[in-house]
Amino acid sequence: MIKMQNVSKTFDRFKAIENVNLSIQKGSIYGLIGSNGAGKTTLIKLLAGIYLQDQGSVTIEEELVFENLSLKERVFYIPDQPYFLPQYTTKQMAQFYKSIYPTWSDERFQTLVAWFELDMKKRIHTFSKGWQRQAAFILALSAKPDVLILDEPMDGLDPVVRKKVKNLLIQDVADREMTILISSHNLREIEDICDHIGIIHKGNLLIEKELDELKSDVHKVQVAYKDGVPEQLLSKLNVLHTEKRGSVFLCIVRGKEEEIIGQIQKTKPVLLDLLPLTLEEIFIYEMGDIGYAINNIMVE
Ligand SMILES: Nc1ncnc2c1ncn2[C@@H]1O[C@H](COP(=O)(O)OP(=O)(O)OP(=O)(O)O)[C@@H](O)[C@H]1O
Repeated sequence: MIKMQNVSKTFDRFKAIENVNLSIQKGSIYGLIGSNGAGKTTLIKLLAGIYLQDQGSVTIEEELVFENLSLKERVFYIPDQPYFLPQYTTKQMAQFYKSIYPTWSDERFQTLVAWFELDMKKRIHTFSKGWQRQAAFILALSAKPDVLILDEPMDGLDPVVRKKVKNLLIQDVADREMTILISSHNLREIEDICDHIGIIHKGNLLIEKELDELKSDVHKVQVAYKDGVPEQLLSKLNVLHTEKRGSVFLCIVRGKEEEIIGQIQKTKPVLLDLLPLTLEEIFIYEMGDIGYAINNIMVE
């Protein structure tokens, strides 16, 4: 378990992180979402042991992270701009990481290089941005860390590579309970991979939620009636939002799916459809009061 307790970090009197409490279960994929400047990179650097907090504690499996070398051998961090030693090829970087990570696997490295069709003998700085990121993923996954920390990992990757990377990450979580923290300014980009989401805004963690819990609790229903919407429809349901689209009435409702359907069927609609909700919609409707912050995060 990764834990931040009451953590604050200040730069020249500017509070970049303020009293953050966060917990990430082993084997989970945690999405840290926030707009530009929200504090994601600062929080990640605190978790990776690069920054020391001014207040509070940052632990992985109850060990303090900062200046903990043996713990760092189990944590791999890919920054928003992956770093490689100057003039190094992927093969040379592999040797470098092999000397740092006791869990490094040559076999995995060879498999991943072949899978991504990467030229491991070419100097990494000559690669395109997307290829550099792919090289960073190959190296990170070959190190087989217990904890993988990714800052804006999908930036610059095409959709096919994104899918490949997501599949690999999920596979490592399933096979050996790796824990992943992914930061992004775009909820949509990572919603299909995370099981927990934390939203950060102006240095504060506004909310931390399990996705299944969120998804099973809010539903989007589309209904239509012959003679207008009956009043009892709304009174019996916990409605978060309604919208009229021609003769069709759209509601976002909180509650159990079967109970909602049961209630609506009693009103004898001529049309009743349950539509999928995106994570973005769930956040907007569930957290009306902090919607202003969420809206910032919904970058097209
Ligand atoms: N080394 C630093 N010195 C001074 N201020 C900093 C430093 N690092 C971050 N900050 C400030 O802390 C705030 C949070 O920055 P951070 O990089 O953590 O945000 P972010 O959520 O990662 O943003 P982005 O999505 O734009 O990368 C910003 O206002 C930033 O200017």
